[in-house]
Amino acid sequence: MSAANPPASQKSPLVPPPDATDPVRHPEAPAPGEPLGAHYDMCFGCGGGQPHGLHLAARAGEGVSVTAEFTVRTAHQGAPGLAHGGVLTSALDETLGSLSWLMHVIAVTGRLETDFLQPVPVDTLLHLEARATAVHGRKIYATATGRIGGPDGPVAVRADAVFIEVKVEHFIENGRQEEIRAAMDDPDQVRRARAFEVNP
Ligand SMILES: CCCCC/C=C\C/C=C\C/C=C\C/C=C\CCCC(=O)SCCNC(=O)CCNC(=O)[C@H](O)C(C)(C)COP(=O)(O)OP(=O)(O)OC[C@H]1O[C@@H](n2cnc3c(N)ncnc32)[C@H](O)[C@@H]1OP(=O)(O)O
Repeated sequence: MSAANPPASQKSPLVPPPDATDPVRHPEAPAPGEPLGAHYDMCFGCGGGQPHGLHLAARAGEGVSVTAEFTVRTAHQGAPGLAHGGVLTSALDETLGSLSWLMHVIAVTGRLETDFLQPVPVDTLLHLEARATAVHGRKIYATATGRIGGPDGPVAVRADAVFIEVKVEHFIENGRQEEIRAAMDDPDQVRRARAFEVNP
């Protein structure tokens, strides 16, 4: 069996199939450098109203990419003075999720694989970047890095992911009614959710 044609059991779900296409930046995507804002005020990753959140601030990048910054706080420790790996993975997940703004597609994380290359101390400013690499049906393949010491510093964490496109109904049908009702009563929230959809 050649490496180029592995058996189905060895195919990685993180590698796009040969007939995958390039991701497309939506014509109405925010311009490069523009802040994306939060998709939901109570989101653990980006929500300004979430006291326990990461308060990640993402901006549109070139092509189908985004950048974001996240400061590791004492509440994010795993080992003394070092960031918890799950928190770093959450920051990567959120940055990858922000690609939705550029593609005008609502998508949820299906699979996410993180490499931890360097420990990340508390008070570190993590420079995150995510890029969509391929699309196949409802699957969006994407990759992300987190650098320390500056936007061009060494990569401390990286991740590959597959996001799956869903409709707004995914949240309405699966979310707890209390929060869904509050979100649907908030015109700004409905507008933000619909802004992700190509055909609102
Ligand atoms: C008006 C009120 C609304 C309020 C909403 C507010 C805001 C909404 C706006 C934006 C928010 C959007 C995202 C949030 C952004 C950032 C946060 C970070 C991202 C996250 O943190 S998000 C949470 C974690 N995430 C989940 O909570 C997902 C739980 N899960 C499911 O809900 C299902 O599992 C689902 C939907 C994923 C699939 O289910 P399904 O039935 O729709 O589709 P199906 O199974 O048919 O798969 C279709 C094709 O995807 C392939 N596929 C499926 N699963 C895969 C996997 N794991 N790995 C690789 N490929 C996979 C299949 O292989 C097939 O591929 P193929 O077509 O080639 O056969």
